[in-house]
Amino acid sequence: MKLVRVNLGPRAYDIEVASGQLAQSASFFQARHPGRHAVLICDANVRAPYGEPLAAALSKNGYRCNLLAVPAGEATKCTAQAEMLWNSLLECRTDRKSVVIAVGGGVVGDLAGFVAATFGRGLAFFQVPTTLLAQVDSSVGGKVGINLPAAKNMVGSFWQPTGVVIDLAVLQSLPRREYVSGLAEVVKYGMILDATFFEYLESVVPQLLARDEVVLERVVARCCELKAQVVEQDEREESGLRAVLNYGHTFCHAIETVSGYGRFLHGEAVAIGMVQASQLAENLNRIEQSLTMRQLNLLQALELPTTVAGLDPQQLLAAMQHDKKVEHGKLRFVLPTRMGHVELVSGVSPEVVLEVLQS
Ligand SMILES: NC(=O)c1ccc[n+]([C@@H]2O[C@H](COP(=O)([O-])OP(=O)(O)OC[C@H]3O[C@@H](n4cnc5c(N)ncnc54)[C@H](O)[C@@H]3O)[C@@H](O)[C@H]2O)c1
Ligand SMILES: O=C(O)C(=O)C[C@@H](O)[C@H](O)[C@H](O)COP(=O)(O)O
Ligand SMILES: [Zn+2]
Repeated sequence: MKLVRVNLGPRAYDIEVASGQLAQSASFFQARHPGRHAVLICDANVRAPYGEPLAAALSKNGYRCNLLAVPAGEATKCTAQAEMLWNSLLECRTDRKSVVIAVGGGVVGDLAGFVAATFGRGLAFFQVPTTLLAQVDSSVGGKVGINLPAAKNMVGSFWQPTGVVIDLAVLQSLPRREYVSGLAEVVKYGMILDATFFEYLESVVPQLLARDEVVLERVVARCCELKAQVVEQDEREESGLRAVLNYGHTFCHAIETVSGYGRFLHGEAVAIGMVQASQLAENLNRIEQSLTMRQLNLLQALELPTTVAGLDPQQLLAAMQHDKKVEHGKLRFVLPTRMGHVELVSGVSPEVVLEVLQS
């Protein structure tokens, strides 16, 4: 078992990384939140295997529990589902001492976290991430929100969880495509913050693909540590430091939006987006081609897509204008300088971006 602390003063919290502990985790919640009413929010796939057992364990430990399920998939991160959940919380007699527990992937975590942040002007919430992507990224750091049809994650908040319970055993039931998608955000951490970690990932590709739990414990805990270090220094993405976590995401979000939410999984679009951002850095003479090749090789070894065809470059460029890093109408990109280091760069001309999108 590994414990990662996110040191955020009054909003500090623990991330527990272990295996098989989920059904016995009532004490984790009890120790951190005094309430006796829990609303568990999951999606239709996660409900029976993980939502119901956790609700049963909490009920046994004296909680009044409600279990709400939303449809699975990216399209669920929308205003209609948020409204449905607000109304359901009302029906469940949720008050300010109740706690929301998000059980599922990043879609459930972002949506349930947003609903928790807004209902009654803010309820405590826990994250119980059940996808690799959610375990290494979305459950940590407090970005919660929903999509608008033309802009990914455009409505949301910074709302930190009260704690995060990561059970690695649940990853065994994840469909292969969803599992592999999470590996893209893992590779991202190496690229942006930790060259040694990137090298380690290159050395454990077969173990990663085989979901080896010893390797996974190390990898998931390291990603959480790295994210915690960034979030501790720039919780609300004000200084620019937190933007490093957005490497590849200007391209990624444009791809997800223009192709229609759900056609590409988030991690797949992150993989393509990182390669495109790296190509952009190359075209601006900021890096050597070998750095792009190294990312490409690892992403491909991990069975991730690295190119996209059939999307209109002009439409992608237009979608990028909704990126939250845009300042005074101008795009800013997170670009690599060397392995383990990226920078937020302003003043990139749309023509150079188009070149990458057309190549
Ligand atoms: N808030 C953040 O900081 C942050 C970071 C990264 C990504 N995100 C967001 O996360 C979302 C993507 O999350 P995701 O990749 O987890 O996708 P997801 O939530 O859609 O889950 C993927 C699929 O796996 C199923 N599933 C989940 N756990 C399972 C399990 N253990 N066994 C079997 N099936 C399981 C789900 O039902 C779903 O069909 C995107 O919306 C992205 O924008 C947010
Ligand atoms: O936590 C962050 O900060 C990130 O940027 C992590 C990203 O992986 C994640 O996809 C995030 O939701 C993107 O945020 P956005 O502000 O660009 O919508
Ligand atoms: Zn992401």
